[in-house]
Amino acid sequence: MRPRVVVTDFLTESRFEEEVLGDIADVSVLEATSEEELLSGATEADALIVFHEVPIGPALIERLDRCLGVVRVGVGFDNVDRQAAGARGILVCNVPDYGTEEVADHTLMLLLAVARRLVTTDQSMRKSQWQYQTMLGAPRLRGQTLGLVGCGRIGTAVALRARAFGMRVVFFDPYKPAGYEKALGVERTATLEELLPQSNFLSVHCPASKETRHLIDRRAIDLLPVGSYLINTARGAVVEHEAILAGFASGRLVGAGLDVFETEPLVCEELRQDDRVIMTPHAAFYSVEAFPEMRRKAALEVRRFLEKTPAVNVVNRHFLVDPRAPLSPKLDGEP
Ligand SMILES: NC(=O)C1=CN([C@@H]2O[C@H](COP(=O)(O)OP(=O)(O)OC[C@H]3O[C@@H](n4cnc5c(N)ncnc54)[C@H](O)[C@@H]3O)[C@@H](O)[C@H]2O)C=CC1
Ligand SMILES: O=C(O)C(=O)COP(=O)(O)O
Repeated sequence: MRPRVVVTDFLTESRFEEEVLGDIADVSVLEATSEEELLSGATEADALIVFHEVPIGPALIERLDRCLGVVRVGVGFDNVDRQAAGARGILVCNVPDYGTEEVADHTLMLLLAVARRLVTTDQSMRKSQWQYQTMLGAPRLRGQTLGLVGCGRIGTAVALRARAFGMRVVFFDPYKPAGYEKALGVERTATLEELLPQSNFLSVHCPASKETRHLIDRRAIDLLPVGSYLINTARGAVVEHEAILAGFASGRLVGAGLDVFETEPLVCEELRQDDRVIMTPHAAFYSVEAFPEMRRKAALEVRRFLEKTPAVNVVNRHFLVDPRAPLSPKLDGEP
């Protein structure tokens, strides 16, 4: 019998996965919105390809008797229970390298749009107004400090772009090797508390995890300079929505550019109604080039499982007991 590969979440067709896997496996799409739906359709799979919307938790993992591995079509793997999968020998992989530039560009787009008042000014023009009053308070970017929470692939790409605008860049990332800041030509702080009071602009680029949940809370926002801007293209869980609203009320924040939210796809009503917020629907990753690339790369990882060649982007290595598929030696920077 040919192995079965199930592609889940909001994907409606499996063209890219078929291209990569069609000669060795049967690929099917299961458009699930909950783990329960996966329980009735995915338990016979030899491999799963999943997006970020549906949680892959212990109840499903318990039933994955044949599954060699779960591949996240994307970077963030916070919706997959890596430990539960590892305990059953199921590999969890991600696709770390498909959309770094897109997310960095999107971050700068949000930063520029909030700083240069793009949306309110555009709306005013559409009402046949011709005035610069919507620009009042807009800062000169050159010389402003951009604080980065997390300076991995995307944080680094953002730093390079922000430097071209003349911004001073400082990051907090406890896991970057000593001297990384020198190689990049920026500065770093040893703690988040040291980063925040310097950050006229704060941009979040760390993964969502137990450690980073609500890392940016009211206390953190209170440490920002008055009149700051917040950008989040990482994960909604890292920034407490209530803290953004409190930051607007206290004047610590005057603008926010958000691509990700605590309760996707629902967006907190107060944020939606506030024209100091510019929003996009978890879309920073997308480009015509990135979308097929992420899907082909995810399918290639599955191909490695099925052909018993070592999997590359394994993100649950330290939880794995008796892995069901071979894995490559640990890569530098692998979680
Ligand atoms: N909005 C979107 O469409 C997309 C969002 N993302 C999100 O962006 C995140 C970052 O992506 P990459 O830069 O490619 O990942 P990465 O793994 O290269 O970088 C993440 C960095 O965060 C650092 N970090 C971990 N814990 C931290 C903490 N407590 N405080 C400060 N820094 C911490 C790590 O040391 C690492 O350097 C992903 O985890 C994902 O959630 C990624 C792609 C698309
Ligand atoms: O790569 C990521 O982590 C992203 O957030 C974007 O891709 P996704 O929609 O999560 O598969």
